[in-house]
Amino acid sequence: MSAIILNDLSKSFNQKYAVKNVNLTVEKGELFCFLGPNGSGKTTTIKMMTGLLKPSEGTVKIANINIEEQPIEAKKRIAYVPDQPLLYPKLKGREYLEFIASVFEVNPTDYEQRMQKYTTLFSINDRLEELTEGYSHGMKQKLSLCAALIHNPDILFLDEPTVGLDPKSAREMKNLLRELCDNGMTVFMSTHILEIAEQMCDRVGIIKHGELITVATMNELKKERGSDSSLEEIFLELTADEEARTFISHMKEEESG
Ligand SMILES: Nc1ncnc2c1ncn2[C@@H]1O[C@H](COP(=O)(O)OP(=O)(O)OP(=O)(O)O)[C@@H](O)[C@H]1O
Repeated sequence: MSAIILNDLSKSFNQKYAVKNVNLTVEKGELFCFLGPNGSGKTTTIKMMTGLLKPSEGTVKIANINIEEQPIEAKKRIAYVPDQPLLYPKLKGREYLEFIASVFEVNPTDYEQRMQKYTTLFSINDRLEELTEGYSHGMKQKLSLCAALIHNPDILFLDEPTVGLDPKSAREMKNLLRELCDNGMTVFMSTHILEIAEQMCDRVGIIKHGELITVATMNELKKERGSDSSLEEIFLELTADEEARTFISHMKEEESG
């Protein structure tokens, strides 16, 4: 069964499209990377997929459930880690995790086991008795990720997940996401870091001016664009405007002599 189905999904603000006619299917267990320049519509798309923003047109289905028609049913299956972690400053880390677990009615045994596993993995287990207002950005990000995983969602949405993480934590997170997908979770993440997309994603989708211009595996992209191309070159070529594209091809000619 497909984990996510987007059908002609559009959102406009002040009569201007931020996202336009996006059609996309993501399969269960896939690690899907969403790439695009600043302002191309990534966050707007993720907000519609997670039920935080109402589409102007089109539909979002999560595990075959229309998120507008059955929001509670759909939201039980997902978790969302925004780019700016939103925590309750006056709660301790542990209290925040307990609160999220209670909202999702996680049983105490599962809660304890997951809380231990994820907070230890991200080395925040010894800071859980502190108020989250005293956490650094990276620690907030990690707690937000632990909270997202506490109810073992079918689908995990992440907006720029590695921003603010130190290299060791970023690597722990990459390994964890791969492991979760191998165990059947679906991960949909946006990133600016092309290396991450290149190293770990099953497929990438590239969005430009609100339109999904390419969806492919890394191998398919390389086959189409020449096997020597890095994702960075492919991304720049696909998303650049005419002037920049001419510049890039000029640079390439010079490089190849
Ligand atoms: N609430 C809003 N009101 C008006 N315009 C908006 C609103 N939210 C987003 N937009 C516009 O929609 C477009 C897409 O924005 P979005 O935040 O989805 O881009 P993004 O790809 O996530 O960008 P970035 O990589 O910079 O985070 C932008 O032009 C943005 O200004």
